[in-house]
Amino acid sequence: MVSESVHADPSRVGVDRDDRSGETGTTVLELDGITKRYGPETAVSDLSLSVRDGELLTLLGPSGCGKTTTLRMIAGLERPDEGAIRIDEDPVAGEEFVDPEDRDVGIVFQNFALFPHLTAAENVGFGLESWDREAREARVAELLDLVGLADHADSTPTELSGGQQQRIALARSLAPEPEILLLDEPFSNLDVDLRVEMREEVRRILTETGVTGISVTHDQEEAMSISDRVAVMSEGRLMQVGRPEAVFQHPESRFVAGFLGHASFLSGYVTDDLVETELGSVGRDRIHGLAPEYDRTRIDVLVRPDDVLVRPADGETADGRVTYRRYLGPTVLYRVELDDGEVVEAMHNHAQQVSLDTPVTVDLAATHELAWFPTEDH
Ligand SMILES: Nc1ncnc2c1ncn2[C@@H]1O[C@H](COP(=O)(O)OP(=O)(O)OP(=O)(O)O)[C@@H](O)[C@H]1O
Repeated sequence: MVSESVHADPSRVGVDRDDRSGETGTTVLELDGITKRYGPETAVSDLSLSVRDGELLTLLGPSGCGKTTTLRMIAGLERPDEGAIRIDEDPVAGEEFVDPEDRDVGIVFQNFALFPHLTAAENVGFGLESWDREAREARVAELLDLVGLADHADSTPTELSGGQQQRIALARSLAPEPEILLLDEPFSNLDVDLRVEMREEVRRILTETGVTGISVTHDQEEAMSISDRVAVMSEGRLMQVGRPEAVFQHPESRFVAGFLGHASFLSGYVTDDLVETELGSVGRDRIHGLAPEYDRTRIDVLVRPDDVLVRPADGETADGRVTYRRYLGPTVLYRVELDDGEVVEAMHNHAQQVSLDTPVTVDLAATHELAWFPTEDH
């Protein structure tokens, strides 16, 4: 068993240490140590997170990790047992409680929740009863235009496709000009092609309106493709938050490394200048944030499939053997068992096919800094 420990300072877990974008922005939403229990079960545990004006932040994690509960606490549909929530520095949960309708927060539900007996335009205008008629009509027209459905104003939800229903749900939530828009698994009811199209649409619409978005998904590709930052959760806890590239390339825990994509761990010995692995040496300066205390110890280097190249050994001494091969369309995923028993995965395009059981030479091809974890016995 290898350690699951986080080698960064634990007090900094969740802090955006890799966010070098410099875009700090104003904080719109602050979750301050929130905990939510259901009977003996803790759904969300001491979660702290700041969301910046205009960004799209996605809560990402496996089923049951507390994403929806967190979203529902932000919306005011659940009350935290501990901690506080502030919107624009004003407390909305904690010692005080502000009702959902008074929070300046819109929500798009997974099933869109459109009113079936109302037209698209009436659905969009639903939250605007207090507006005068002219302003309401103008706002509805503006929103229908924004989501590209101006010519479907009179259609009822059953006359709309899944993607169109989602656009109307989005327009309805945005109509009252919320400061924050919450999206609960927004694409899970759409088929694969539409999902990709709609996530681009949601991204565009949030960018155009400048509304701050908080989305929930268990789909890491979806989260990474549209979010400014992702917040990875596990068992009610926030594991890490940062830009998608930063979290992917510099995960602070093995859980995050594995949840965001295929992850192999290659044992390496740290010398003065190098980290020596079964697949050759890597310059020490290519290992992200390797502290001097790890001199002359073993560490586990994280390698992703696209960091690894395999080719038939062809007379050279083989490093290992292909034990698994999966055709994925544009790419092929290989699993290679190295001579010392370690397993690494490699992803290649069609041109470099290698068949099962082939003895192979394996090279590390990464040009970026590699992440690492202490071994258990450090
Ligand atoms: N109303 C409730 N009553 C009791 N337990 C609940 C309730 N809502 C959520 N839970 C529990 O809290 C934990 C977190 O649930 P939550 O729905 O927030 O997770 P999630 O990450 O959104 O999962 P999923 O992706 O499956 O929707 C789960 O173990 C769930 O069973």
